[in-house]
Amino acid sequence: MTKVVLASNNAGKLREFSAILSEAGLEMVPQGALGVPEAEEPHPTFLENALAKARHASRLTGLPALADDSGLCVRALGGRPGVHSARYAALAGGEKSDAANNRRLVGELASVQDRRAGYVAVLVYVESADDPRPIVAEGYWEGEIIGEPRGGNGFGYDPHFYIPALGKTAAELAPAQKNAHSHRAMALQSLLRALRARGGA
Ligand SMILES: O=c1nc[nH]c2c1ncn2[C@H]1C[C@H](O)[C@@H](COP(=O)(O)OP(=O)(O)OP(=O)(O)O)O1
Ligand SMILES: [Mg+2]
Repeated sequence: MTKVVLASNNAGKLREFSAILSEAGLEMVPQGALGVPEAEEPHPTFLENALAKARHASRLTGLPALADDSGLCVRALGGRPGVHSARYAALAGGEKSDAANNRRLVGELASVQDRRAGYVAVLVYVESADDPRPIVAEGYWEGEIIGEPRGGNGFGYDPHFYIPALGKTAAELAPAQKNAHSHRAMALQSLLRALRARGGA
């Protein structure tokens, strides 16, 4: 079994990844278990932030690394919070928490008609910190932002992310259902296909 370090400190992401990766025969170790501290994420693109996180974890552990940079992009907000999703409330002087981020989001959309939004996940896999061929995969999930939270599963913006085709928010989906539809799961399936199709160095 190939051992891969998961370059994330987000418990919700780690749960979603481990369910899929164990089926794929990959042993995943969260970076926190190996003493890797959070990486800087200063870049304007999901791709650059994911690459920075993957390289950081691989450099410090000597293992292949998988990173996820993701966020919520809201049409009426011109794509915000986007790459700043995790720090959305903190950037306005609030605390760095899911609850505060959701309060800011819902407040900004209070009198907005267009509720369309999408989750984006960009995953990067590197064999080593200086891997010349990082594998990149993207996933997207369309939904709408609702003002009243619904459901207790998932994490982050999930209680406000409503999927019309399913008639539920992401937080109302069972973990396996979220993994059958989500941006993260779609990106991971595509990354695993690329990994399987990859030739040697
Ligand atoms: O499926 C999701 N369900 C709900 N919310 C989500 C999801 N996917 C991303 N999000 C939100 C959470 C966080 O506000 C931001 C990710 O920020 P992002 O920097 O990629 O992750 P993070 O800082 O939580 O953990 P880490 O960087 O250690 O992987 O987007
Ligand atoms: Mg982060």
